[in-house]
Amino acid sequence: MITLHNVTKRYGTFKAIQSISLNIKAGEIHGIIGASGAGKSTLLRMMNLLEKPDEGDVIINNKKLNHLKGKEIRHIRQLLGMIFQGYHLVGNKTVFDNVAVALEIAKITKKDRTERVMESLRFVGLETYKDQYPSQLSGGQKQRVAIARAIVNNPKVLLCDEPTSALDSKTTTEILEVLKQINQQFNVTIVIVSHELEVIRSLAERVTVMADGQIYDVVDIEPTGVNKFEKGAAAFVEQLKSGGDTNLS
Ligand SMILES: Nc1ncnc2c1ncn2[C@@H]1O[C@H](COP(=O)(O)OP(=O)(O)OP(=O)(O)O)[C@@H](O)[C@H]1O
Repeated sequence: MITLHNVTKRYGTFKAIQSISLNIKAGEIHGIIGASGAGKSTLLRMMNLLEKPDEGDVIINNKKLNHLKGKEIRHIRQLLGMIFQGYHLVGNKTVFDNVAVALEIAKITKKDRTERVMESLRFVGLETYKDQYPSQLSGGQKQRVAIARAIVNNPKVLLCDEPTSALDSKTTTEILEVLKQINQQFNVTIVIVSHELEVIRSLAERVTVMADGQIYDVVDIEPTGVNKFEKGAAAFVEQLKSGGDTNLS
């Protein structure tokens, strides 16, 4: 579904991403974890070309994104929804209008727009909030609006950048459940970046562990029992959090 091939990203002379190759499979929930500054957000943002790689290829649905031009990139981007830690809602638009934005840009008729927006809002449980403004909502409700906006275009992939980092643990659990339902009901591939081990552990099936712009490991999370993630990567992440030596060569 998404393949990164020898991707490198520099800011000036600093290499934020160093020749990473990664394959995200269609339908999976893939976690990306690592310490602050490891390059998680940069890697995610390269998957929809919000950041362009300096070297290497980003391939989505067998198409090399970095060789496409503006209109083609916009077309491919319709396959990708994205949500952020800070929600990125428009303050002077209602919940309904925030969700409708992508459909307006895609010139969907008003009748279809209304149906699809309401369907998305129903899915996230905010149908009755359609005329409210973002400032009237809780953090969890704002993230639900952002999710409704991200899925209203029926994307194939949902990219999530620290979607629960600003939320308390109960709201985090609820939002993760919404993401799980999106994956299961609509077969949407989910890539989720988080520095929170618990979030990744409870949602992801496979995890990329990053450090210093490189991949330390890619591991499967098995539903039961002790697995490689428990033994290896989780210990590594704990080590990162406590500022220990990670031995990444
Ligand atoms: N626009 C930019 N200009 C310069 N340096 C940047 C820019 N964006 C990111 N970086 C640097 O690249 C590195 C990776 O940043 P990135 O945000 O991808 O890390 P992260 O793992 O997502 O960290 P965090 O968990 O703190 O968000 C960091 O050292 C960061 O300072």
